[in-house]
Amino acid sequence: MLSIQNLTLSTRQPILQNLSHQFQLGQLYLITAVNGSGKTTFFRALVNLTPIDQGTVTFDEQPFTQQKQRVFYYESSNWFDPNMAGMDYLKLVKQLWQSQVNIAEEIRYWQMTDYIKLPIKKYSLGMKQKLLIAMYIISDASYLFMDEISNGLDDNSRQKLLDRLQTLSVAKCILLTSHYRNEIAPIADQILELKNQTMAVLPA
Ligand SMILES: Nc1ncnc2c1ncn2[C@@H]1O[C@H](COP(=O)(O)OP(=O)(O)OP(=O)(O)O)[C@@H](O)[C@H]1O
Repeated sequence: MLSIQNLTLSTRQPILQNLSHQFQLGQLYLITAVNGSGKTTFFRALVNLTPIDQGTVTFDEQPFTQQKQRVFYYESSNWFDPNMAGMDYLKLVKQLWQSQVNIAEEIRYWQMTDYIKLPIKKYSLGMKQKLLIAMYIISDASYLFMDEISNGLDDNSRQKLLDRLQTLSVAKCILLTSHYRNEIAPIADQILELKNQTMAVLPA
């Protein structure tokens, strides 16, 4: 369980004030909010990429520093090194997260065979996004924090993503932000809205 206790968080503006919430394994959470309200900052705070003002964040009662391998967060496909190949990233994730997931099967599932060995500077937005999704799956981490993961995907790939998320969420705790609430809502166990420095649970 990801447990957040009395979390207060700010950037140049307040993001969260005294938030307490528990996110369970085996559940998929959709977090919605208007632009700039702090979804990405919230994810960064969960994995120590940005300092929190107050409060605690624990993964199965331990701090992130002791549970790193059980968590996967890669903020955006914008951060890929354009000179590396997608395959480099997939191998790196498999090695660092000591995962048993089969890379070749993911490449086939996401139809990346033709380009996975090319440098990422040759990829379209959708191609990069599929690589990012495959990295999440290959990590096999228990806690997956996905920020606007369906951006740039065509209809077929969006459906594949929804199918995989539904399967993955049986055993994992997935927190997913999206501006396309209606698309994700049918597979979400809980919908939260980040607003007024808190997260309110919305009717599913
Ligand atoms: N490194 C930073 N330094 C200062 N302010 C920041 C920093 N990163 C984000 N902010 C500010 O914090 C607020 C929240 O930004 P964040 O990127 O978390 O929002 P978001 O909800 O993910 O937005 P979007 O839906 O547009 O992706 C914004 O006002 C932003 O300008």
